[in-house]
Amino acid sequence: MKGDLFISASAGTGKTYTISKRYLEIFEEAFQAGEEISVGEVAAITFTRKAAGEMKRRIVEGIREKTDPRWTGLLYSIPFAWIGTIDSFAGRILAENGALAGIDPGLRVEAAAGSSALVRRVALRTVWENEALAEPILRVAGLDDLLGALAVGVDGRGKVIAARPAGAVEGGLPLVEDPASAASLAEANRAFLELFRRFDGARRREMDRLGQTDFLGVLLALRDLLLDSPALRARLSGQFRYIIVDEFQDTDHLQKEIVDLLRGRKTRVVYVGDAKQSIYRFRGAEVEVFAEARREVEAGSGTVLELSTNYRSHPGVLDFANRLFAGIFDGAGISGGPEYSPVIPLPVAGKTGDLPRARILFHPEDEGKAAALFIRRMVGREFDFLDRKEDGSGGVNLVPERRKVRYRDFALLLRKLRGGTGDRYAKALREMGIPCYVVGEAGFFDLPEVRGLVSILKVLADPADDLAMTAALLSPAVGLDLQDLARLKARAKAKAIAGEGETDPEGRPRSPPTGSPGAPLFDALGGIEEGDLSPERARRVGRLREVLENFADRKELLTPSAILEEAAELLDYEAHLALADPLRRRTANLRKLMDSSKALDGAGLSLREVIERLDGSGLEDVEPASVEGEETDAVKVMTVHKAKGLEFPIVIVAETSWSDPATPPPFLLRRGGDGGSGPIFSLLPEEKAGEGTFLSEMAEEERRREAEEEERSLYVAATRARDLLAITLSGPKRRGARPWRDLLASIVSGEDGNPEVTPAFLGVLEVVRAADLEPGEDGPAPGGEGSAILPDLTLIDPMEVEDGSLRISPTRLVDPEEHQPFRPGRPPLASLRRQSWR
Ligand SMILES: Nc1ncnc2c1ncn2[C@@H]1O[C@H](COP(=O)(O)OP(=O)(O)OP(=O)(O)O)[C@@H](O)[C@H]1O
Repeated sequence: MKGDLFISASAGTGKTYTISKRYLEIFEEAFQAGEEISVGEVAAITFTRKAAGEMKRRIVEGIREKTDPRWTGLLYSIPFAWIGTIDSFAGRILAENGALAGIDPGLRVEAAAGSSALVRRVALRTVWENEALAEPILRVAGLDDLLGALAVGVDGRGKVIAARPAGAVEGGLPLVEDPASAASLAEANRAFLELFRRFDGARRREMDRLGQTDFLGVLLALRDLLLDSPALRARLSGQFRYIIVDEFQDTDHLQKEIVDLLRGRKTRVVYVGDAKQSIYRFRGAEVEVFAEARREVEAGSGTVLELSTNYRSHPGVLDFANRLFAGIFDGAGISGGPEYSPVIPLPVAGKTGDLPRARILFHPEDEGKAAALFIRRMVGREFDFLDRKEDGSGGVNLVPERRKVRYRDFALLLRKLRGGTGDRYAKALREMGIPCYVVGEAGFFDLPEVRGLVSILKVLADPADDLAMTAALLSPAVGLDLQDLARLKARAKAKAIAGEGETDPEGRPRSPPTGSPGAPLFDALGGIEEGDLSPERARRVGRLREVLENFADRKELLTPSAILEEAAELLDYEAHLALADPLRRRTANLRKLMDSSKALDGAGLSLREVIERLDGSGLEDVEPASVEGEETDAVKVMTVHKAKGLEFPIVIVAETSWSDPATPPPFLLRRGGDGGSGPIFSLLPEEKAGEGTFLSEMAEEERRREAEEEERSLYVAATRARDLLAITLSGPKRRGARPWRDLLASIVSGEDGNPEVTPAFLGVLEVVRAADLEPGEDGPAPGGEGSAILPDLTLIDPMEVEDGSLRISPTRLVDPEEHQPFRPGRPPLASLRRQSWR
């Protein structure tokens, strides 16, 4: 290969497969030419750690097939290979060379701008410590919106710092029609920018204190190091012969700049991606960078490769996808959107039934129900799945494999899990006896159930730590909301003024710290009055107070795990969590926290040190407790983002009528392409702006960009299916429904009551109506008799393991006749069984 390589190809065409192969070919070519080559000379940058792991696995498999001893040497050096995400890549270079720039080699790189727990904590503190600044903002927006906007600001990669304050007039257009609003908006904007500056400073200091840097921080540090140190740059750019970047459509200018700085005269860069799959705009991805790289490669002596054979999906799935997406991607659009070229299926050796391979699952109101009925109908039936087999002459065929459908063949993909959408679908499935689990998004220490208990420990260590108290009160341990909290804060303020509450729980006199807006929240706990909180919440606050008092004078005598155990027990935490947690995921996480804290017991750490450890500094990677694994026979519910790069036999794209109550956002944030034009925050709801104003124009552009992102997310979702693709649909379009629904308008008509496949999709798409899947009054549902186990994962029971502790087993399904595990609010067994077996 000469020059750079640009591989642009649709989903399922073997991009990831090709890169792993390419990696091996690089060594093969060098070995054959008798050249020395080491893993240090080839960098492969992947998008997620999971993808890096998968790539290493494939490479190791490839090497094992070789017999030449030079490959054995390579095998042993694979652990040192440069295969990983861009931030781990940058982190490694900094760790190895950072001393030059005075960078701490022990620096920990966090995936995000600090954990979201950290961001939220610092945001809250900033707002409270800067009440005067926050006030004009809170006059036009809610506290939640403000906290959200601060967080969005850091997700926007800090560019906000360079923002110019939005005045009343911008670019010749008025900001809003009404001058009074314009004035208050301008004031709020100015205040917000200052508040953000303080917040971002505090966030950086907090991360520094914890020895962390963030994703952006590490990339900026590397770029600056390369710019400031020509010697290092010369050495590194001589080091890499190849730089391969996967998922390049989700990159941004800064990452491209780093690749450019690292390349030497002899370096070849391989860009791989699919502009149709760029779905990380919210995190700063700039799909335009992909197009620019392509132009660069074309203009140089490089090669542009388009892959068009799809190795993933049944021809029937592809036939449908080709028609749908040819209509959606037309090469137009504001970001110079991609054009669709149809993919070609692999040949199928033999005949497959079960056509067509694309289905619309229709229910007049409830998409969850449509999905559940369909899954129930399918499971246990014989179905033609496809396997890939080499055809003997270097090609690959799809070979039918007839077998029964299992729950784990299904992945149900949602645009967002936010706002309980995931739980809503899980509930719809479970109500029909379908085992399922929601693949989580948050890191372990961000989980509310975990954060709650750790915060309680913090309050114990320092009762005046209002932030920890806030987190504890908002966590499921107590369950207050922001309004409750505001009332408590008002009480604390009143107490401070009245001069009460001068002692802390240990009897020491205490006055509110200077500049603090009131007495610590702790003091307010005892002074709650009727009407402040609902009786249940007041009761739980009372419990928390008892717990804190109970430990006040014993905390140094107990081990941290003993405190956690006892606190959980006093709060009746496990049972409380179990109420809304039929899968016992939360309780499993609680156990995991207990186990981690036990591991720290022997280390002789102080309570504060234990808290630092448990607070998640550097532990963000910890996964939530795994209640189930890939092998569990259950339907997976997950977001499109989580499903990226993955594939499943049967995919149900659900919540197509999803609407987002948070849109239009009260905060409008615009990021300039390469930092040129700074972002502008608007704190007024967009509808107040009026037509022809600057704000409304910005909103319109934002909407168009969002709409394009929606097209791409639908594409990613639909292209995960191997054997069957189903899309749910419900009645008439709702207000505020997002673009997915419109994008599907070309495939069915008359969806309000009786949807029909449009002529263009006849033969490749079938409408499955929920009404036809509802079991009749008598007799079992068709296909239902096939399932061999009682299909209800809610019956999973903790199981005792050798050390006497209770664990949750992924596979242990309890026989309902013999065993009745504790589950508050569970329906009587008889009705449950009827539901499941009908
Ligand atoms: N040449 C090949 N021979 C056999 N199987 C292949 C080949 N190329 C790809 N595959 C298989 O086809 C599937 C899709 O490949 P891969 O995941 O590499 O595609 P991709 O282009 O990265 O997809 P996406 O963009 O959707 O992530 C995988 O299961 C992969 O193992």
